[in-house]
Amino acid sequence: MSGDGLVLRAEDATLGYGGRTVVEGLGLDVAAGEILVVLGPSGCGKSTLLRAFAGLLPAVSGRVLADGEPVTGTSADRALMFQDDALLPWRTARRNVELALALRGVPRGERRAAAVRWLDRVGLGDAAGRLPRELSGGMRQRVQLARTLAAGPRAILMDEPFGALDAQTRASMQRLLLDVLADAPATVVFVTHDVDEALLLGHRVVVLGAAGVAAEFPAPASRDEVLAALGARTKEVV
Ligand SMILES: Nc1ncnc2c1ncn2[C@@H]1O[C@H](COP(=O)(O)OP(=O)(O)OP(=O)(O)O)[C@@H](O)[C@H]1O
Repeated sequence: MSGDGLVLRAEDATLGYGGRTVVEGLGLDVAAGEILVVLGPSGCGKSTLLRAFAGLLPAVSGRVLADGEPVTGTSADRALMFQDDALLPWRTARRNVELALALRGVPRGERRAAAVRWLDRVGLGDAAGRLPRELSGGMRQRVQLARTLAAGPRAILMDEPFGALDAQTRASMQRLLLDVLADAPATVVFVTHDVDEALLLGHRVVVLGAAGVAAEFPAPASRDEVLAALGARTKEVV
């Protein structure tokens, strides 16, 4: 991973699709190297916010900034990681990671060793030659994490990345993410529905509502307070 994390900022940003507003007047700052977790009821715009930071969705009004510059499109600096398995099925784990290295401009002769180093880092050095279908769901998510990190992003936008995993695998992925980030700090915006995951990972937890950030809890956040804020938003949506 190169350099420090990006500073992300939404400045009075209104986000939506085709004339329909999802989030209005959002103000949100994410510090370099911060892990910000976003909670909120289904449909409140969490993924929409990630898309805006990724440069996939322009703000209807207001601004979205990365290191003070308006975000106008996607960039290798800002990686998106989803719950869905987005690995190329015909490429081995190693060759999936090599693709990220190629896109980053790593010379061909260095890619193989670098890919294996990343797979080692996520505990999959031995599985480098396997195809995605020969890996468990948790292993595939680890390959995805290796591939995301190998691309050298300065911000990682994570949309419920561990949502489909069983509790034990999920817990080990959470620890792995924290470990890897300790070595190579990037800014992380992490969307989840799981309050315990939010409390474990977040340097700060925000609850998103239609009018932007409805509540904000720096770590260590109180579980009861976060649940109460979330409950209030959910009632609003229902
Ligand atoms: N591509 C799209 N075109 C039109 N509307 C969309 C599109 N993507 C999302 N929406 C709508 O925008 C709103 C916010 O969606 P978003 O996916 O950001 O919510 P979310 O908070 O991430 O939800 P969840 O927790 O269920 O994943 C929803 O009402 C959704 O239907």
